[in-house]
Amino acid sequence: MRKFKVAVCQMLVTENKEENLIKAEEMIREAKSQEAKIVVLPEIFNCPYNSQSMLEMAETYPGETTSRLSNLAKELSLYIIGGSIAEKSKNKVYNTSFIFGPQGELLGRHRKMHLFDIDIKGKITFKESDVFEAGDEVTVVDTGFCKIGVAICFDMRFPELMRLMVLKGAEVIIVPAAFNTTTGPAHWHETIKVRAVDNQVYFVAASPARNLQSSYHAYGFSTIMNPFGEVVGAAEEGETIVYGEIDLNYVEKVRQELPLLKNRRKDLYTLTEV
Ligand SMILES: NC(=O)CC(=O)C(=O)O
Repeated sequence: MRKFKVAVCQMLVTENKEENLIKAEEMIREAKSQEAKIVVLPEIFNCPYNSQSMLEMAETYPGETTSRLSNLAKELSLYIIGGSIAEKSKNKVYNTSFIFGPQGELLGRHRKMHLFDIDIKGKITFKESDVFEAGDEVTVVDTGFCKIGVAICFDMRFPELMRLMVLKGAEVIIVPAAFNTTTGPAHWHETIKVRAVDNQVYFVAASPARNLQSSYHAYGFSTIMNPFGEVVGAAEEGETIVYGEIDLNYVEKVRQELPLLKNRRKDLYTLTEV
């Protein structure tokens, strides 16, 4: 399959886990009815993005949220990039994206590698490292028809990680995220565009809808960007599903016509995993 539809569920996340799970399911079913092959949820989609809720609502794998996503992937024969959830594992908690294939199988799991510790005076202070441990693996999953790099939110600010995923074969990078109303307007659109253009990939960034009732105001503006830096689908702040076509032939064409990846001076610099 060289062309397929991706859907990003920009859902409004509330304090009620069951409500969030039902909303995610409804949006995934709607995306399937529109013939999406891959459906993406946002970062921390089953509870509010605050330290206390994430600690209280953390789940082990397998657990309630992941079982529901896996069953849904199987029933609808879909790829689901399950946003992220707080994952409890051996007395630690990670910010983890679980990725399911159309048989409900776990295709991969990404634990956020770069924790979002930020202190912009008078604007936003947030310390993810109070809650989470950092993951330590680069994640590229193979669907059989394309390789997809998966990272979470703050990870997208680190160009080395994005490039490593591409060197491992990623033609599409998918990032469940939750920028906010300070960093979003300043950096969201530009970061998505430059990561897509530098790496010649489709770049899919999924945000929750903005919820002004919550303590963390997500930016919204989920976006699907093509490898030439053109927007193929985008939301504003509100709850919606964004659709876009991924064309793997176009990735190949852009990489041939503007051979950035080929023309790297590997004799002068290299990027390796430690
Ligand atoms: N929430 C994040 O992890 C990152 C973010 O909001 C930002 O980088 O800005």
